[in-house]
Amino acid sequence: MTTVDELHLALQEICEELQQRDAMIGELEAQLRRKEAIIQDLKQELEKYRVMVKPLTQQVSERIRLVCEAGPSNKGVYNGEENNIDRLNGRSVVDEKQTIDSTRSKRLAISAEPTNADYNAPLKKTPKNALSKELIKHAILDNDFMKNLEPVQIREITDCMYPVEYAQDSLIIKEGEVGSVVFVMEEGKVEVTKEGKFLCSLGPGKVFGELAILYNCTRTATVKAVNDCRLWAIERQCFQTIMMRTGLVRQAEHTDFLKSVPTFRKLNEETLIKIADVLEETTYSKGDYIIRQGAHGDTFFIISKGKVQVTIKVPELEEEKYIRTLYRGDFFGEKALQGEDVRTANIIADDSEGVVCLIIDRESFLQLISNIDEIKQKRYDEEEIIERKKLNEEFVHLKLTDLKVIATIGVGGFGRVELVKVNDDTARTYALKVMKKAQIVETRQQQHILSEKIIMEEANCDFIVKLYRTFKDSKYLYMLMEVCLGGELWTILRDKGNFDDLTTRFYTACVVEAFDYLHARHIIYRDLKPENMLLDIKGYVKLVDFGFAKKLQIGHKTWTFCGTPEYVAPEVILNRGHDISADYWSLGVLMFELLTGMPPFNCADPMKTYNVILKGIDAIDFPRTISRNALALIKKLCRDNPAERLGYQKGGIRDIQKHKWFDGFNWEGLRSRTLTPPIIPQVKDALDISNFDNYPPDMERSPPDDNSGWDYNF
Ligand SMILES: Nc1ncnc2c1ncn2[C@@H]1O[C@H](COP(=O)(O)OP(=O)(O)OP(=O)(O)O)[C@@H](O)[C@H]1O
Ligand SMILES: Nc1nc2c(ncn2[C@@H]2O[C@@H]3COP(=O)(O)O[C@H]3[C@H]2O)c(=O)[nH]1
Ligand SMILES: Nc1nc2c(ncn2[C@@H]2O[C@@H]3COP(=O)(O)O[C@H]3[C@H]2O)c(=O)[nH]1
Repeated sequence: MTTVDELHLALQEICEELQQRDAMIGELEAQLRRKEAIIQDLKQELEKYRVMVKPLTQQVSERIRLVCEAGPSNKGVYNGEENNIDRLNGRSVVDEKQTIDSTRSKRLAISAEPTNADYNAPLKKTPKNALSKELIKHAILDNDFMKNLEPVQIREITDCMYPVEYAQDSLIIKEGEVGSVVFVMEEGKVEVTKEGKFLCSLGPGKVFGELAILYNCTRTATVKAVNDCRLWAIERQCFQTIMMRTGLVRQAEHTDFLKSVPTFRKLNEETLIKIADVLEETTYSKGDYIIRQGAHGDTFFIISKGKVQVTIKVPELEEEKYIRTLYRGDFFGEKALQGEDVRTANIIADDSEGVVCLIIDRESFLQLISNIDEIKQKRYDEEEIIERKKLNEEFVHLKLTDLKVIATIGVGGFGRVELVKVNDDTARTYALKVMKKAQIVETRQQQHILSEKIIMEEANCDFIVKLYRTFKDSKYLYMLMEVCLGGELWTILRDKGNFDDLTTRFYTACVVEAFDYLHARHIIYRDLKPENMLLDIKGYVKLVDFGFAKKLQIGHKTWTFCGTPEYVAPEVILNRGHDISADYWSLGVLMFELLTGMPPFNCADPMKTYNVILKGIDAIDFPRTISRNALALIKKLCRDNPAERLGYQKGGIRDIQKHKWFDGFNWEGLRSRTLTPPIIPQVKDALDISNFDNYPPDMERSPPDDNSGWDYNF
């Protein structure tokens, strides 16, 4: 071999070595990257853990409290297996409590240990047949320490259990060791001993090994296979992930929900989390009595899904009286916790899809909730409601044929409004609104009409027209109402051109009172205009036409586009969802129209009107006749942003009543109806229709029948 060949060979070797080193460097770099990624993951995990550690501590201590508070049943923990608590740790019952108490404080301490449980990590599930699933579920429900787990947690644990086998005589659990697995026995038999002494034997369908996992202590006993055993097992990490994940998700859901409820929204985050943490969820079927009047009560409820009816038993009336309906976000049950411990009303689940309530016990209620002003000061006007029902009772036996039409006093979208008397009684008259069913269906207003009935029938406010009774036949729906013989405010405005400041103030105040009543009950009116404001014989204004009124769920908005173009708020036009703040906008528009004779946003074409509304109130020229204070109030009511409108802020509708424009206004006099109205209508007697326009007789053909049944509840 020549020197050149030798050199070639050497070079080749060096090249190969270099290549190998390159490969090694590549591999080391890859390893480094992997390790960096692991470090990154661990850091993230640590961060997540830092965030989670507090709720976890709370959750675990809560669960332990649950077990501890299980009271007498604690004693029987292992009674099923010819065993008792005395033998659990070879101690007395009192000692056992101490054991659990000491594990509780221990539990709090261990929550500071790093845990690998990542509640976002996918859980490893092991497919199993339905029989095994049932066996595991029943084993958990049979175990006093685990039966309080939530159904979803039991389901997840069942899914994640994997099969293991132990041969006869093998040791499954050794007393004193650190435990990491919970078992459910599928087949075979085990023997449990403590310090060499026999405690019990367990067969199929039994859980064991749960104590060390639940209370994070070392194994409290030894478990040995008596014969070949087939078991289902779950690792502590997986078990804890399930407990934590469902607990955290539930907690986050409850916190979010509470934040959406105005009553609770104002609380600080810490209190909200504490409340969310102690809420227990319960589902009721339609018709269930959640609370019975007269029973003793220890719990407070918040509705998270569905609706309930409140009824009250009145001594002199046979049946229970319906008082009101409560919806998602509403609460009940506080009275028994504040006063005499006795329930003051019935609460009945009223939703075919079930009612879900979040329940808080007395202790937590007193600690966390009883100080919330809205709950502390909650007063019910049940007597007033019963009075209102009694008013309607006068008309229960009335037949449609008893009503005699005197004249037409109004024409609305669905038909006419007639002045009627009952048989020959001319001393009292009523307004009968007659609506064509076919036309309601054609314009898809069924829901609106049903809601109009419910709201007007219940409303008990001097500034809202009362509905006494409804009738229906195959062609029409009828509403028998209190009549306002002073006529429409619209007619007076038309005749007078416009009103002065003081007159406008009186009528606006009547509307403020009506809105105060409605909004306190989460009802939005949505059709304010002088046409819907009627004068009674004294000259006080009452709202009529509740076709667009709607009871809102607390904290919720509604999206139906409705109202009269000149009066609709920008968010309605923009379909952004609206709530009671839309009524405050229309109040500003009403003030402007009463003071000037014309609404501020007013074009021949509704499309153009909407465009002007979207440009805002600041683009409108205010005539000089409008006083400075009136202008200021209108501008505060007609803010583009609903949240900025006066009436919708912390002070509520009181902010409007306290506005400078109302300075010196006698609100008390208005409420007690002692204040002299600016215009007193001329009304001779109950038959006098001179304040209404003349309406020619209805020449239209009789409408078609509609027996489809949508009006069942009317
Ligand atoms: N209780 C009442 N007392 C006196 N007049 C009434 C009464 N109810 C209604 N009217 C008269 O009938 C008119 C039409 O009534 P209402 O607005 O309730 O009907 P509507 O069909 O819902 O009308 P719209 O098409 O405006 O929605 C009123 O503007 C008023 O003039
Ligand atoms: N300490 C105790 N454990 C029992 C008894 N009967 C069954 N066991 C089970 O034996 C298991 C031993 O491990 P763990 O302490 O994790 O959980 C224990 C229980 O699941 C009993 O009477 N006392
Ligand atoms: N007494 C009364 N309770 C009502 C009314 N509306 C809702 N409720 C609730 O019904 C609940 C019944 O049980 P509680 O007496 O504990 O508390 C009561 C209130 O929370 C009402 O008009 N009157």
